[in-house]
Amino acid sequence: MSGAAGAVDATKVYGVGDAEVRALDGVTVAFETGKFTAIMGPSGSGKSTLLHCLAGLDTLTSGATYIGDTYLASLDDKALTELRRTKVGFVFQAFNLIPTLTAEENIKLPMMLGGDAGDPAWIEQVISTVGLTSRVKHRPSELSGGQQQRVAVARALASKPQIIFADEPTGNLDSTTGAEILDFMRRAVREFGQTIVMVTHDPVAASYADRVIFVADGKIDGELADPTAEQVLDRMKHLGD
Ligand SMILES: Nc1ncnc2c1ncn2[C@@H]1O[C@H](COP(=O)(O)OP(=O)(O)OP(=O)(O)O)[C@@H](O)[C@H]1O
Repeated sequence: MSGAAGAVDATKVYGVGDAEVRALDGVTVAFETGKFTAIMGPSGSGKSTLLHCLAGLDTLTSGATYIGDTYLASLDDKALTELRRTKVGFVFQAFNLIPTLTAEENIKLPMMLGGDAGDPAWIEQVISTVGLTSRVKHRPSELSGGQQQRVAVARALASKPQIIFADEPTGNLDSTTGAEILDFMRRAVREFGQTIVMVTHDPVAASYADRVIFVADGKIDGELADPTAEQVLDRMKHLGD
């Protein structure tokens, strides 16, 4: 184990016989604390499966995933739920906000569910950094897509999780709004020391990361440090070569 989270020889097989798909085929990877890592690869290469197994939302066929110094397979359902609630933040493509709650209530909800009020000064700082101070009393339907995703990012950051997993967080946003969200995620890493792992299809989104890991056919197929969008695009063209 090293870093904030990772996988060791992770294999995930869906289906049996002719229908068998090896979504992950021996993936070993570690995610450094305080870094922003992007995972890229062609459609069907196993990115979402990897993210879900790392986050404890899905289980492996063999191998292991860990968060901090805890192997996820060592936990029962209750302990896994507790670990997800306290150590992990999530940002998905669909913003997954509760429509009847205000932005502020959505941001605080994961902590309140655990009977934890959180750190009010920190939550205020997060809300102000994402530029939501004037919108916190609004419900999701009264917010733009970009504002809703800012609420989702603020919700992920509010409990200061050990790691945030993001699955195509800008997939539903126009490029300007997407850039604002990515810029904020990068600031959360640089200024607050947050650790973020993000799956994306978009080389421009990946260029915000400190490191890009490439996945092809369920295997790790190289990586780039401090990538530009051009380098990522070029690398994507030659995946699996
Ligand atoms: N629940 C499932 N049952 C059967 N096969 C699955 C299941 N989930 C994923 N797969 C298969 O596993 C492989 C990897 O899927 P995964 O969603 O991880 O890829 P991805 O790289 O995230 O793709 P995309 O970029 O299109 O979202 C694919 O071949 C997919 O069809």
